[in-house]
Amino acid sequence: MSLKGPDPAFSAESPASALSMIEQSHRRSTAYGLKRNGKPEIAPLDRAELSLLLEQNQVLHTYALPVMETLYDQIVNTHNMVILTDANGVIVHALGDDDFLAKADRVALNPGVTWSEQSKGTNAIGTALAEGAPTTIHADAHYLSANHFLTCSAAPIFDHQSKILGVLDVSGDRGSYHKHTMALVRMSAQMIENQLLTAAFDDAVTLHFHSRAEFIGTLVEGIACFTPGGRFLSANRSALFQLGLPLAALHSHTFNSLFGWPLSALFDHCRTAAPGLLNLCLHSGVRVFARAELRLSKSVFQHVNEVPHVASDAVTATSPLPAPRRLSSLRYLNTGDPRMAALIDKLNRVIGRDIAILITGETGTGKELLAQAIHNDSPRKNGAFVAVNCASIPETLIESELFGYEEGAFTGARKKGGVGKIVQANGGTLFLDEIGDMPLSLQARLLRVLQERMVTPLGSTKSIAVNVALICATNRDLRDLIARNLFREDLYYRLNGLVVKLPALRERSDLDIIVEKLLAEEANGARCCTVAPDVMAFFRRHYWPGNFRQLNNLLRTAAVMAGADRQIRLEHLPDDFLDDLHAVGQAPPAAVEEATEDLMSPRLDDLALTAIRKTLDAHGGNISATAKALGVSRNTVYRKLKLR
Ligand SMILES: Nc1ncnc2c1ncn2[C@@H]1O[C@H](COP(=O)(O)OP(=O)(O)OP(=O)(O)O)[C@@H](O)[C@H]1O
Repeated sequence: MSLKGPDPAFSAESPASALSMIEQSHRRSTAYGLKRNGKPEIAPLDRAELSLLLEQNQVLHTYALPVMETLYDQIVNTHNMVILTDANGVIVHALGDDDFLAKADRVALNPGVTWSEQSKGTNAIGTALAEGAPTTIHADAHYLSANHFLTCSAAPIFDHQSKILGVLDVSGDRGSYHKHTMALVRMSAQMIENQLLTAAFDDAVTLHFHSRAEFIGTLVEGIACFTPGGRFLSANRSALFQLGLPLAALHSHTFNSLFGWPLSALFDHCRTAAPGLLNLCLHSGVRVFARAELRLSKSVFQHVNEVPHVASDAVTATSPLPAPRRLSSLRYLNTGDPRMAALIDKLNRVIGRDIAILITGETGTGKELLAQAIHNDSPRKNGAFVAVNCASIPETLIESELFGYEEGAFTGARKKGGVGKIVQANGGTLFLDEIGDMPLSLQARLLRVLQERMVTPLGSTKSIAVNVALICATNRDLRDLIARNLFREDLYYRLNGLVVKLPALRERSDLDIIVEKLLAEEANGARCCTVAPDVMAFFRRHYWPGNFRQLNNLLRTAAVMAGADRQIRLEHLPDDFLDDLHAVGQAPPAAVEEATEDLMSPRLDDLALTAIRKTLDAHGGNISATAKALGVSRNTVYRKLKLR
């Protein structure tokens, strides 16, 4: 390999940051007391120490050796050598061209010699270790002038816990610099990491996945390992990238929460005679192909009920019936709509900063799901997420439900008293859904708790200190409620640190992706339905008053109707939906509004809206069924919902 183009960059990163990285490394080298013209310290280990070094790094050495040999084949006769070091920069193994080895001997690029920054100043191995990142050090960027004849590219090798195990390096004569060397070294280090990861767990389910089937089994495939009970263990870089989450965040996930498929179904798939590639859908909506590898010491049936601690805690705190955890990160909700992207960007800026968040949006737009995602992406993610629906709890019970009560606080109170939801959320997030429906009498109490961060249970004189992040949601116009003296202005200002409005489904530009994602979730890992173009065109025109809830129900039914056809066509849609489409097609709700007789007095607006929302929920977002159940026209339902 020959020197091509201008003087090479010092690192794989941008020249500006590379330069400052080199400067920083030089400063560290000076601080270690090294002299630029000093003689490099060459004190190799003795035989016994060397064999101990090999023994300590046996796993790394075993997996690295074949990769080093392949790498060496790529650079043979280029006056270079391939070097493996341990996590302290001590050379464990070296392969090289004879002519260069003689030169390398001068500076002791030999097993047992340490190339840490402390010992050799700025050099690719030591600086890659110090920075925890791939690094190229060329010629006089080396701190010691004795090393100026070298050009070196090194990449750290990480284990499955993101701990550095060692460094892979290619060092050569400075004239042999080639800009592709760094890429080769990085790829080789990644290859070693992938092999170490798949070998790391004796009892695990390993999924190899990529959005392109032909990339499975290659260096760029994603690899994720799970316990036989489905709990996330670790993943390689490509998997982190594809899943869009850092390793730390993935530890609260399961196979099911990441790939939307129960592990038991994966086991069933693997039991078939010739299991083909799986087609799974990540929560980001991206479809991936996957191959599973089971390395299990016990029968899988002994594990399938294992539930990860974090997930189970969060679930019990949220509701007595464990709900499936899905779409648990803000990233997963970002499926291409610019309004959603902007909203998520805003939220990311305030997360973890003790700013109350108020989510508004029509029914079924995903307010609760968004609140859960905010919690999961926050530093409080290991705390509880406690959701309280202020509209569904009878007014008489909200107080005890929220604040808790002492034994015998009121007739019928449980013997031992009850812990209120606010205290349950301590250290985590309190989600107050339908906050607009909170009785006025309790609003003052809630405000006091939020200001003083203390809760006094009913019937008690003792206050309990609480630390909760607050997220509220409403599909009502709180300003209008304030104007009508139904909501306290001071509470409103305490709740609206950041107000975000979820767009209605009809306003979203990513409907196609959403439909595809929901169908994939519905198929639960099996081949999923597609939607015929004319149906999709109808979907784009539909008003979707029940938003996600309605779309979900419709797709579920239509997918069943489509059966083996695997394509949802018009004849698979329920009649009342087609009627609605027809009605909307002829006269959009805005126009119909004017022409329709108003069956409800404006003073009853709120009651009417609550009734409509509840009925709509009960009918899975189906407008016709809701209108029929309430004895009003479909257009009235549309109009009432749209007014909010
Ligand atoms: N982005 C999304 N992707 C997939 N499903 C979604 C999404 N947003 C919401 N859903 C689903 O739609 C349903 C309603 O969501 P959610 O309860 O969060 O809405 P909401 O706005 O809080 O509704 P309401 O105002 O009626 O309480 C849930 O089943 C949820 O899982």
